[in-house]
Amino acid sequence: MPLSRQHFPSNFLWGTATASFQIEGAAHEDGRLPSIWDTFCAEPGRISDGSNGDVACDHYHRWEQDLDLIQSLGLSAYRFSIAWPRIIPTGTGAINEAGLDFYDRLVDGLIARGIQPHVTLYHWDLPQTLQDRGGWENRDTAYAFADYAAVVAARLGDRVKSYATFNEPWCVSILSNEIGHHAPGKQDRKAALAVAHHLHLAHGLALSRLRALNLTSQLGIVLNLTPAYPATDNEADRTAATLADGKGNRWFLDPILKGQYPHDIWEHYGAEVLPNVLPGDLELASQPIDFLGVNYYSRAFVSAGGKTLPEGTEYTDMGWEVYPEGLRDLLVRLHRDYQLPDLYITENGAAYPDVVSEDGQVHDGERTQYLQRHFQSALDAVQAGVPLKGYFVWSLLDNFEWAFGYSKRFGIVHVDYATQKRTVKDSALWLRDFLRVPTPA
Ligand SMILES: CO[C@H](O)c1c[n+]2c([nH]1)[C@H](O)[C@@H](O)[C@H](O)[C@H]2CO
Repeated sequence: MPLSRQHFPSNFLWGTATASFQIEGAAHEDGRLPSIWDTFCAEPGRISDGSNGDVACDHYHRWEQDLDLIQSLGLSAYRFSIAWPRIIPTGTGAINEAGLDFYDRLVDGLIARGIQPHVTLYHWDLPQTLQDRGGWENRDTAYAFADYAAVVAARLGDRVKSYATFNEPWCVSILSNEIGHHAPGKQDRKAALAVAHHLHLAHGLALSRLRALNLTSQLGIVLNLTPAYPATDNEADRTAATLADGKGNRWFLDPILKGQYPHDIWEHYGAEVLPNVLPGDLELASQPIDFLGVNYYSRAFVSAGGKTLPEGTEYTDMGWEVYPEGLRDLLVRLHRDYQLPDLYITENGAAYPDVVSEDGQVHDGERTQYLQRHFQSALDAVQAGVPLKGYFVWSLLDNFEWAFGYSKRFGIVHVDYATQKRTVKDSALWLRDFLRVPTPA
């Protein structure tokens, strides 16, 4: 019998995901002020196609049509992020009721369609005014985040099934402040590690504020995790893989789930760049969470000697290896090494150079294959005893792919940015059929 949702637990949650800056547009509407990504897009050379989020998928005006699309596919959950620059536009202080009203309507619209709202409180669009005061390098921003989180949760309440504090602290800290490919585009390891620590602190501060609201919503965080595989069994490759795993995964998993930074990586970094950890910070950061979101896309193939993957390896349009087995391996490892809450795959998906064919359809067979193989890997993990409770496809719509602008398409629904026409891709039609439970004869 081909893989079907019936192979999964009957209460396994199937959803799709987006993020505010990537789809909303309306960048200057209803009180929203600039985020660091508006600033970053305006810096020449930062975005490969020179684009920005001013219009994006115009979801701010087309949200009802987009929720109808989710419903038409039979998905029962939708993960989306709240734009801090709409809620408290200057980062601290005055609340913008029009911003809250937008998400209030969105949440009610989802519930009216039988779709569970799952909120990410921060998916990278920091108010620029806070960046002007040091951004996440400034410990005060952690406290501003907790205030913002409390404002959102007080308004949306437990209509929202889960609140994730952050999407991918590794991207917010390392990718954005050490590597420099994302906003604010710094290349400073000491700054990046200070950012990471303040995100861990902010997560803990926000958790405390949300717990105090006594919501029934699940509270957690979303981490991008990339399992590292040594290219060979030699000592140099195994050491390099352990380092990659430590810097990319354990530096974020351990503070949240163990209340400590991994010792080997702490020593590797050295005193010059280590963050200033104050008493109580890690106790706050490691408060119990109800769920951990895992964003998985591919593995890291680690070679100290520059060995590359073999001929015939499959890649997506991002140049990421298609490696579904890595999802199962990652989840089984998490289950082995950590005391886990409920797990959700909060992002998994692929970019391919999709086009609308003459028949008006988008025949994205590679994406369907990608999803099928990763669903199977997720099922393998469930059958291995991993507490995996759901899976969100990245992404509902083609959208603004950060430094790649609109040149990479991750959606299961195609967007023609010139007309804003949505076209359901073959992969979405496959997903709809996968989700259909045959009615008993
Ligand atoms: C290594 O991939 C990361 O885990 C990752 C991939 N992705 C992400 N994180 C972000 O959460 C999304 O906003 C991106 O659109 C999406 C696709 O690039």
